Amino acid sequence: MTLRIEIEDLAKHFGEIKAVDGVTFSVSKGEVLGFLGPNGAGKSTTMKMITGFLTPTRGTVRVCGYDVLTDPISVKASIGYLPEGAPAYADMTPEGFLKFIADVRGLRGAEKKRAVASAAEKARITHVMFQPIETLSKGYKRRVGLAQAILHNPPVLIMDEPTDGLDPNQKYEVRTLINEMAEDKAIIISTHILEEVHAMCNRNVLIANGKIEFDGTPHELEALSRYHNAVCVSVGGVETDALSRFVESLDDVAGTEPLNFNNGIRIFPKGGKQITLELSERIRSNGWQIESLYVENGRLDEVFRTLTTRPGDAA
Ligand SMILES: Nc1ncnc2c1ncn2[C@@H]1O[C@H](COP(=O)(O)OP(=O)(O)OP(=O)(O)O)[C@@H](O)[C@H]1O
Repeated sequence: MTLRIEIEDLAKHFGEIKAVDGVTFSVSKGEVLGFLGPNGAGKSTTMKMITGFLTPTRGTVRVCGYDVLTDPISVKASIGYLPEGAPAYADMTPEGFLKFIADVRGLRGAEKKRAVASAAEKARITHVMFQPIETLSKGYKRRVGLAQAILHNPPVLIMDEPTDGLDPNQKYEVRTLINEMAEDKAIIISTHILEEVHAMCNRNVLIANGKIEFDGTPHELEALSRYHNAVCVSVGGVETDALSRFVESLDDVAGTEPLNFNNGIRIFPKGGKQITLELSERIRSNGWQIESLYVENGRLDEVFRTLTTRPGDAA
């Protein structure tokens, strides 16, 4: 594993506000890290410190081995950054804007031409290259921002809410693009759209009140849900009360609740265990006919709420 981003005990205080309060994690090549957290959790502030736009109160950031404080130019050369809202010069065309960014990145001649063409192609903006940015739709403006971020083919990509405000088709396209680039880059994406956790990320860090509350795979995050491995069953001709009484007598069952959309029940296993096979055999051995049965993976919205609200917070 090639470590590309190393963050240690990173903190940023604005007066009394501890926006980021001792955050430690690293990201390797091939990882797409979904940086999750509610509004005001400290995601943007962390990203701004990684990219060198904000100076930390405490802690260190290294990108591709370069320290952001002592070697900021090398850090900026290694990073493609899509800030929140994807600001760009509104009266420029994408072509003019990307050429300008290429100049700033020190690209010249054929290399510059190739870089602009390749970024435009990847971000799928080749057909709007000569239209002023201010006349483009929100989705296309974001794509121009993306093209800007990947122009110099950086080993590290940092994107602040890349799909924010896009329609479902545009979201799909941006996610596809990020997936295509994932293999040879280290990518951090901040989002509060939980479906993106599965669509794009192979790792999640969840932050609340400036501190890390979770660091693991999307599957591990889902497994924290009380619905993880819960089994929903309906049985023909059997009252839900009788079904509940029967399954609750089984060793691995922690409890049940009625489903409100069909004549069935949800069965919670003890300790999140896999009980589907045993359960279906026991129900059938009772002479009952299973009409429908499915297993839940877990609910990210519930896990998110549990990890990011403190006891006593308003719902
Ligand atoms: N320049 C600043 N001056 C004072 N406080 C700030 C400043 N920037 C951020 N904060 C505060 O720091 C905290 C973290 O903000 P940050 O923007 O990093 O959160 P976030 O997780 O990115 O939120 P969102 O999802 O809403 O973008 C918030 O309480 C915010 O008000």
